[in-house]
Amino acid sequence: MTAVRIIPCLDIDGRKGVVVKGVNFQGLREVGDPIELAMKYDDEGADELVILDITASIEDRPTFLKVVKEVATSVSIPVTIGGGVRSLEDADKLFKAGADKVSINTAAVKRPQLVEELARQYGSQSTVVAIDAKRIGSRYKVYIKSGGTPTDLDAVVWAVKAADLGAGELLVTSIDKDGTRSGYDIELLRAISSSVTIPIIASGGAGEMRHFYEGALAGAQGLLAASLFHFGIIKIRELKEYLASRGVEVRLDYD
Ligand SMILES: O=C(O)c1ccccc1NC[C@H](O)[C@H](O)[C@H](O)COP(=O)(O)O
Repeated sequence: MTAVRIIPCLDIDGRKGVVVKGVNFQGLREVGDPIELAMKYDDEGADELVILDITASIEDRPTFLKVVKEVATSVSIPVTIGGGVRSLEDADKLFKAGADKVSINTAAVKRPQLVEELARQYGSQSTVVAIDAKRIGSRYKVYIKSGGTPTDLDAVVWAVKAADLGAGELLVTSIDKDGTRSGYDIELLRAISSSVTIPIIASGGAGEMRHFYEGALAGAQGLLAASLFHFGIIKIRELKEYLASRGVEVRLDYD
């Protein structure tokens, strides 16, 4: 079994080039400098980083690209970049800035062909489809535009389609759980991990070590968190030792 990956997420306000954090995608407040946090997490044993420009707008692009370049040259671990990627040209700028993988969300829902184009141009291993979902009754609905716009898409149906189109992995975020530290949405993760064969990254809600264990048991190969790490609630090495003690394979060979 491949080792699960512990993935801190830096949500960036593209206008100011700072890391922000909210709850349920609302009430964003500044929590730190992207380079400092990225280097700290790399030193502490993070396996990858996700950097999302959650205010993505055309005029903020240069600031965000500068952050990407600085982070990518400051850490030794893979970096997935997302937020406002609308075209192959946008993706190309991020790869040139140092992204190892590019994540697409709204643009993929609007034009699913973009997933296939990205996978063909850069390889599935560099193509991540981010899915932001809200629970509606017993189902999960896909939201786009930074969680602000509901779609008619069922999250599991969309996950299967994205995988069929060539996505190399899925970044599955529960909007309901984001920032709450009450745990991942395990039912959402199980529904998607049992429907696709590509790796999924659990996102939204991690609040204590047990939640990461539950996410791994639910079939997530990537375990992402933002609040938990930004607010210093747990250290990555302690988390990895906890998971290893419960039989979850993690990368511990770093110092
Ligand atoms: O993904 C977005 O578009 C977006 C927009 C506005 C605010 C937050 C957003 N995403 C939430 C991030 O993916 C967030 O890092 C994850 O949900 C993990 O958050 P935690 O629950 O704090 O670990």
